[in-house]
Amino acid sequence: MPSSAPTPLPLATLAQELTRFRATRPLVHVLTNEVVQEITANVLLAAGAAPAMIVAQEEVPAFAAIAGAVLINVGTLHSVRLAAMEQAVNAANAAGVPWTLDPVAVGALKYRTDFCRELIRQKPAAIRGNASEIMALAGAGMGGRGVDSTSGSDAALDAARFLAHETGAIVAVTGETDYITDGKTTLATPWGHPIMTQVVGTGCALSALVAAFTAGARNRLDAVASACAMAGMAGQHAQKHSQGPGSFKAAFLDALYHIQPDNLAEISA
Ligand SMILES: Nc1ncnc2c1ncn2[C@@H]1O[C@H](COP(=O)(O)OP(=O)(O)O)[C@@H](O)[C@H]1O
Ligand SMILES: Cc1ncsc1CCOP(=O)(O)O
Ligand SMILES: [Mg+2]
Repeated sequence: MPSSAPTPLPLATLAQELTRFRATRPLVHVLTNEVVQEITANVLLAAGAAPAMIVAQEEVPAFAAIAGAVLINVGTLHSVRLAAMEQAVNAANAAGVPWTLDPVAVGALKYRTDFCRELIRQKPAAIRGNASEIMALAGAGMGGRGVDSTSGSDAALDAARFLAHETGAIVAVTGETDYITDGKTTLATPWGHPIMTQVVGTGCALSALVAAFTAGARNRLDAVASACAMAGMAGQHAQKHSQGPGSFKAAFLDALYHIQPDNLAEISA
């Protein structure tokens, strides 16, 4: 499968995607884990989307069909949640609504690994995970240490390309550099800071942002890369204006709120 070397996401592309995103304020149907509900909703709100955590099987099909995008995050998977997720994916696909998968801790645990392997046959628009998760989902690794990666994103680039090729999804593998690929073309976003790994939910919330950017996207590769760039830039900027994980979280939300198409150079410096 021919694939080219990663190229940086141009700031002009991010500016365009951010303008589109803010103009539409996408409604995001979030099925995620119990740990990150609050940071996920606040990241989406600060960035400019409208989150709704609708989880009952009785409500999921109707809501997935009218949302702009759906997020499936298996961080605290259990049987009732799994059934609701299957219904959300079916309803989203029937209505042409893009859905994104965050394969939290896949590889480490068989139940969620089997479920995610099955789910990726159902045409996800995007998959966002850390390096260990993307390698495990691609069948090229045993998973990380719980929800954390034990590899760098560079090591998962081939697995990300393979997964994109197999599923048709845009695959984002995050870490020091985020790589976003459709299997042929790969974009790189270099922004971020290691402190982001010390605040729970930065990855999960990024996946929700990825889902939000896929809503109404003309170019899904640019859309997913822009979500990664936005989070990375906000994280890098927030670290400079905070003293540790607690104040970082507040500064991160502030930075997501203040990023504009015309201050990208300043925020990303
Ligand atoms: N070493 C790092 N340097 C800079 N940014 C990082 C680093 N590790 C992770 N990030 C950023 O933290 C966010 C969460 O990514 P990651 O830690 O890979 O996901 P997860 O929380 O799912 O394991 C992303 O925005 C990513 O770019
Ligand atoms: C700690 C934890 N345990 C189950 S899900 C979860 C949250 C993981 O969040 P992230 O992948 O964003 O670090
Ligand atoms: Mg994660």
